[in-house]
Amino acid sequence: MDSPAAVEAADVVKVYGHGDGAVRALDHVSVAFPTRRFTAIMGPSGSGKSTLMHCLAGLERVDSGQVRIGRHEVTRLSDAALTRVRRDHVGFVFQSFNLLPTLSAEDNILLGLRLAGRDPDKQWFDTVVDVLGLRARLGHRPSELSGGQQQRVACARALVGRPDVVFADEPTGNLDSRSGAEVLGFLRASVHEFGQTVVMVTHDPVAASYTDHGVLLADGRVASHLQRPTADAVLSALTSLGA
Ligand SMILES: Nc1ncnc2c1ncn2[C@@H]1O[C@H](COP(=O)(O)OP(=O)(O)OP(=O)(O)O)[C@@H](O)[C@H]1O
Repeated sequence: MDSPAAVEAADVVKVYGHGDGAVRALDHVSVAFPTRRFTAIMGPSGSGKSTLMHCLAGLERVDSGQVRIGRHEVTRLSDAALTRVRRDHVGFVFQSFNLLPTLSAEDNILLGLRLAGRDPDKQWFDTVVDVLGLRARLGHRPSELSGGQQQRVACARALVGRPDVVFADEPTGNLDSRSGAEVLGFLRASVHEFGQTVVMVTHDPVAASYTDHGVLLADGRVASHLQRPTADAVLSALTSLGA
């Protein structure tokens, strides 16, 4: 039986613009992302992947429907309460790393917790840093790190607070295939060995093959699901959607 959902969208509609120019980016989307699972959101360009991730993460408001993160129904929250839920319960990994250039790797990893007034769990910090191979790089600034190392710092930053869910938006988009494989291997290990929950938006069938489950979007709707997707299965599913 599936474990309870870490994040859930119920009948979500998101429309950009008005009148003739309106775009229905999400058209009654219902999807649940179970805890301790690595899920890929896939689909052709313009199918609504980023919009869904932004709505799930509380970065954008929905027009109708509900979004729940853990026990928080985010669609009901004020902006201030939503900011707190994001800060305390959600981790992010972006394609462009988004590290602060003047801070060391260690300070980047810990910044979110410090801003929230939370003490890091030293043992968990050490685990994350060691699994990501960052121990010798903690004093380096982002400009002194390779792209793969910067993305590993971003993964550590996302996970150090043990969020309910980590959203990764094309996390390997700016990496060579070896660095990309390391980051994907870590995200998978964070789920299977450390019990985290990761939702990743990706175009890349190989990246999707690291996940447990794929949700395919087309025209703002859930088109299909793939269990334990292989790169070939993803490719043929995307091809059948005209991607
Ligand atoms: N801020 C916005 N204003 C107007 N339209 C938008 C906005 N953001 C997204 N859209 C439209 O909503 C639809 C879904 O966009 P979205 O970026 O979610 O797709 P995507 O699947 O992530 O695409 P890609 O793979 O190209 O990044 C598209 O038609 C897009 O043009």
